[in-house]
Amino acid sequence: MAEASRVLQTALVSNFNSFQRTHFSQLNPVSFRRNPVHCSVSTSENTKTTVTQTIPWGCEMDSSENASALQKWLSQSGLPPQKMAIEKVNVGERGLVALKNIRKGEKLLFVPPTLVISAESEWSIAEAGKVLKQNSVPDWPFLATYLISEASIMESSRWSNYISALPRQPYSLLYWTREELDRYLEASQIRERAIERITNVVGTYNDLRLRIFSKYPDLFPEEVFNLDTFKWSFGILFSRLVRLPSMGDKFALVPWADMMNHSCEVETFLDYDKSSQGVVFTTDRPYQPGEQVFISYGKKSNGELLLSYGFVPKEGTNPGDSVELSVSLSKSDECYKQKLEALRKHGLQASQCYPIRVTGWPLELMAYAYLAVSPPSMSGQFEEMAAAASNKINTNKELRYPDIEEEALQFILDSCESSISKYNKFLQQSGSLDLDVTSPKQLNRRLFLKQLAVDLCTSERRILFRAQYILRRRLRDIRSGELKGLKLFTGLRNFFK
Ligand SMILES: C[S@@+](CC[C@H](N)C(=O)[O-])C[C@H]1O[C@@H](n2cnc3c(N)ncnc32)[C@H](O)[C@@H]1O
Repeated sequence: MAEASRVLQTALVSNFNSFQRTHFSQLNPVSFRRNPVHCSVSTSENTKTTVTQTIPWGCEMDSSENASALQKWLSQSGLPPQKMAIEKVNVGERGLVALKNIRKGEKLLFVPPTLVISAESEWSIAEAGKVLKQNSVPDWPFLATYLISEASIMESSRWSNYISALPRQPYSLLYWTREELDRYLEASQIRERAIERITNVVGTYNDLRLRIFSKYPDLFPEEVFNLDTFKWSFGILFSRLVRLPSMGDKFALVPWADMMNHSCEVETFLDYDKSSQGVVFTTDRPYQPGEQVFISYGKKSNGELLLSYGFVPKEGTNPGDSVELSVSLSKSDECYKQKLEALRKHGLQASQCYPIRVTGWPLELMAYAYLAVSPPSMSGQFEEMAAAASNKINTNKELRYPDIEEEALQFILDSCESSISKYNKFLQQSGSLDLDVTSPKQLNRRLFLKQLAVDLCTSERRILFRAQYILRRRLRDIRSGELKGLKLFTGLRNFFK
């Protein structure tokens, strides 16, 4: 979970461009009974789809029966006795709860490598795995295909108990329709990230279909390997895949460990422990019997947590929270072309996003603001401003241009205020938003999504309010300092007169 989703952005579609076209000999027909999923959605316009087929495997997010079966199977398959059990919980629906007193600094879990799913895991349908390997499919799409392949053969897969305990519909923005994203997340930049991610998943599936699946329909029938099943498997990877630093940053699904929910108040994460030869984590606080035990999915903003995991922490509880502020060059700026050229040279666009935290904003944003407000007389500095805005210069030295500092701060303040007004609009309207649904199930879903959006927008706006307060105070100080300077100057001039 921690860190894994960030890597996907680069690992997905781009790697497919380097696929080699290979010819294969005829493969043996598959003898497993498969469970088809009929896909009725258009692949090219996925971000606009409203229909998602139900996946025939997995369970409801809160199913404790499937979780008990998983727990039993894991113990029989080599998971050592645990100090925790899967239970229904208040935070995260199902989670691991302490059965005994757990000390701070204690190692827990010890999931052996035989119970870990990675790109090296054995395929029940060996030929399918061989084809993907021959085509050098990167880890994420490889694992997504593996998961579907194992899920589709049900009890014939050694992972069937694990897959049966996975949610049938993971809570992530992958499952929001374009209409829902537009309606509820209009004010937040996370909407763009979700659209980009959905596009990546669709692109990845289409690439696999074109290059591999269509050539081996016996191994990868479309009733099983389609956009709905890929959305599910990517949803599972986004919300459960971990990167194990001590195993050379290997990506893995770790059954049992992935029943642990996230808390912003803990900093401990999963890793492979060479001495005990298992996946463990070390507690950074004590737990009493009955208490839910948490790990950290990484220092993520509330928006990122919603994007990959489908939840928003309670307002003010996430110290790693941030909001993306969008800033743009003014098209009416007489140096627009020159400034844009300087930005492009450093891989930036006319519009950029920078993260704002309660503690402040990055130096890169200030550099961008200097560039945006600088007059033609400063064209000699455009280049260094753009470089600093892109963070390509490996220095933490703050650029300072005292003559235009006030304008630069005002520029950031204006951008914050324009963003705040979008949040205000959404939050004011949210009470009266037409949910526009016909069935009670749909109504529940819409209410749930709306609440998530309200929680996210409230927390993002809160950070912007804080930035607005700091910026206004700084500007007031600069202006009153200037005024004092002016008064002193006039006083001295009068004196000498
Ligand atoms: C790795 S799984 C954890 C196990 C999961 N609760 C289950 O029952 O399968 C991650 C998912 O758990 C839920 N989750 C984790 N931490 C949470 C939290 N702090 N608040 C709400 N939901 C959480 C989210 O649905 C997330 O997508």
